[in-house]
Amino acid sequence: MDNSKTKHIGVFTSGGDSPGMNAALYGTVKVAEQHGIRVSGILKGYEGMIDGHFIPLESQQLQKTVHRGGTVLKTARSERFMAVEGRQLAFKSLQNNDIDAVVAIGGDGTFKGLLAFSEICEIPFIGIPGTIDNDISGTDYTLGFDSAVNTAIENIDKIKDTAESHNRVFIVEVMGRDSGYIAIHSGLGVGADAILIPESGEDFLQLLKKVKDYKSEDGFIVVVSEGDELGAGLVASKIKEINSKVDLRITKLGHVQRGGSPSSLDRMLGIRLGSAAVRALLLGRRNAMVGVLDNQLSLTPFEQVVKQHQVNDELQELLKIFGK
Ligand SMILES: Nc1ncnc2c1ncn2[C@@H]1O[C@H](COP(=O)(O)OP(=O)(O)OP(=O)(O)O)[C@@H](O)[C@H]1O
Ligand SMILES: O=P(O)(O)OC[C@H]1O[C@](O)(CO)[C@@H](O)[C@@H]1O
Repeated sequence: MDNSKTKHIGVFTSGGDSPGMNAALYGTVKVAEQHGIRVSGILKGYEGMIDGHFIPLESQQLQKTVHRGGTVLKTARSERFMAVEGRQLAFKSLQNNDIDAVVAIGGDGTFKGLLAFSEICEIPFIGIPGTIDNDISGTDYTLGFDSAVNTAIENIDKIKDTAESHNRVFIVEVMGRDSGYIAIHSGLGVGADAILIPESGEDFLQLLKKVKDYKSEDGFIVVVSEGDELGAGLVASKIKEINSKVDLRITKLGHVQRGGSPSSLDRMLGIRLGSAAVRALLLGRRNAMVGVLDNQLSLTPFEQVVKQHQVNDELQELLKIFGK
């Protein structure tokens, strides 16, 4: 049922890019077209909205991008949008382009931006969770998380080969600004000897115990989340303090985790969430994020889409067992 007067949707990607964003754009435009709704892409997130950089989108072009990482609309972190003056300019641009609904693909910062924007702009917004960090409530998975974990695992597997050949300790830092989801998924997936995440303090004590008895007769892999308060450098010097004989190297995987082809899960998630965003607008819904909870589509108001710092209890329990 179409309860809205939606004729022209503006869609953009914002914050860090994540694999699956192009699939979400494809899902959005395909379903909009099915309902006779025009879609414009807003380039470079809030920056392009402020500057009025809009381009027409067609599903035929986007169909060719589903397998590609990154975002064809480009993305940005926008200082200007943090100020009300920037948001006023963005509102003018939307009006000048006759946009009557907006679909935003980004992380929790992007949704905080929309909440602030909704104070001066009455256009309905629907969000799609797109960040490799998986740190948003209201969805089991964010777009790009699964691909990023697969990339991390692929790379750590390779590090394991060289670590085992030299009997070295490797500290591998993975992404996750404030959250340990990538670390725990990739660390468990590679059979790491220790996993350090921002949500736990015990993990470091367990590591120190283990490394004290380490006899340099095998490889030893420590996966550290970049959000962990200690950081790879400090962890390395503590290990050296406890066991001076270890031959130790640090590898920071960095932005390689954000790139590459989206996994099948992220392609499917993008298409489902893009489609769901348009349907939510057609039902007259606004200022909420579409997500998938227990494999069912869900809609959560932006106010409740707070940053989910905490890795859930089940995973924390696994961390304790497998960190021993
Ligand atoms: N409180 C806020 N008020 C207005 N705009 C905001 C606010 N918080 C964030 N934004 C806008 O949203 C943009 C994206 O946020 P941010 O850089 O935190 O990335 P994100 O969406 O959380 O994605 P990622 O998880 O990939 O980093 C910011 O650059 C800024 O323009
Ligand atoms: O690409 P930038 O702006 O350096 O941001 C890096 C941050 O973005 C993320 O990749 C999330 O998109 C975090 O894991 C990381 O801390």
